[in-house]
Amino acid sequence: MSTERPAAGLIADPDWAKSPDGQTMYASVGPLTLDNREVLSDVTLAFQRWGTLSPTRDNVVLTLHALTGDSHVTGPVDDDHPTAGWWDGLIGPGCAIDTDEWCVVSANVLGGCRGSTGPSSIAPDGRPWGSRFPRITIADQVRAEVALMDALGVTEVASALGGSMGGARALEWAVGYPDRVRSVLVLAVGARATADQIGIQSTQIAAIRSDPDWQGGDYHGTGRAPTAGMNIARRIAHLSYRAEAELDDRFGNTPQGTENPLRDGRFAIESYLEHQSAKLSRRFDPGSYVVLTDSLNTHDIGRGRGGIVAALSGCPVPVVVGGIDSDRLYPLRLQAEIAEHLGNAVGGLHVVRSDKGHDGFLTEADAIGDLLRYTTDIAAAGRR
Ligand SMILES: CC(=O)SCCNC(=O)CCNC(=O)[C@H](O)C(C)(C)COP(=O)(O)OP(=O)(O)OC[C@H]1O[C@@H](n2cnc3c(N)ncnc32)[C@H](O)[C@@H]1OP(=O)(O)O
Ligand SMILES: N[C@@H](CCO)C(=O)O
Repeated sequence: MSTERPAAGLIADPDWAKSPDGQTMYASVGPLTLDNREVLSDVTLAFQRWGTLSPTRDNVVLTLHALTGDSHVTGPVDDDHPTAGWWDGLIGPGCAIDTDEWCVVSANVLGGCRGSTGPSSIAPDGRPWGSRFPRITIADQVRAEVALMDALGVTEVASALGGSMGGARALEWAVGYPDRVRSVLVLAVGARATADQIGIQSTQIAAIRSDPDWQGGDYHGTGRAPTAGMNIARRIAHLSYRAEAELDDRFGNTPQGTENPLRDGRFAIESYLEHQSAKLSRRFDPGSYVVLTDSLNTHDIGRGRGGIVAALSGCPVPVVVGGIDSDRLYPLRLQAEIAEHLGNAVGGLHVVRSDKGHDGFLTEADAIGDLLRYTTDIAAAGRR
């Protein structure tokens, strides 16, 4: 597979599995017909691989990142990747996903900004997609991932694993492509977006769009980007990713350092949120933030399938369903609903104890590692 962005039409390089572990590669997987019937003609996905592909290609484990993640699921910060792997330490020889057994593939999501086609990438006419980038759904993102597997010659994925937006995609893999995956881990997500999620997420989108530098979404290449709007969006989002009690224990109403909130000073929590949002704006495109957040708003596994219960109950794939007990954005009742109605929810609902809220799917390494191992063990037992 090319390590350069491919020309349109390049779909497969038989040597993709022989690249050095963790090298970023690119595959052209378009055209894609989207849920809204638009055709995205030239779609590239960036991806990375760790571990050895088996001769029958039956050991591919697909890891699916959340909203602002990318293909770098494990490994340190490097030239291509501004964050350490989001499940760093959980993937490698002898790790929860043991790369002595499994070939891990991780792609940057459709609509993202780290190598895959999204609002900041160049459209076929040579200009950035910007506002012309279509509305996409979780199902569209998975359509692109299935096309990537086609391009790589992988007819059946051993396991698809993800949390949050990655969990929504994992669920779509199970329900939409039961013949293409042997086991699935769905973490910290729901069967559809809730009113609370749509409310909080559409408010974040509004913050970005109200920034004068948004320029209708066509700010790429102008030297001005809606960073202030995205900072506000991330501050709102980050609060929803953490638990109320945890934040109060950590920060309470304490001033930041020697600052005085009664004058011009900040509270410690304000400083913390500013830090988190500043870090994001150094590495993430606001247009992708809008497109991907919008895809979460339209997430509904039952759409076009006779509703959620029909969609879940008709799914034969063994699915491990996990949730975080302090998650206020995706509360446990949402994973309980998935586990209750799925045709084959292995072991019912798996509750991860954490004081960190939604972000527990990233921070609770031991518990998440157990679920990863459990899910890939199911795939190993189900080898055809
Ligand atoms: C799949 C994906 O989701 S990939 C993307 C994952 N990464 C991100 O989303 C980046 C945003 N960060 C996060 O979401 C979370 O920080 C996590 C999940 C990655 C890690 O959570 P935790 O380990 O609990 O970190 P925590 O929330 O305590 O943040 C620590 C940071 O806050 C900073 N901080 C803590 N208190 C303050 C304060 N009063 N003022 C300013 N900064 C502060 C720390 O210095 C530290 O900074 P650093 O990350 O630059 O080293
Ligand atoms: N920190 C995660 C939370 C969203 O699930 C992210 O930014 O992707």
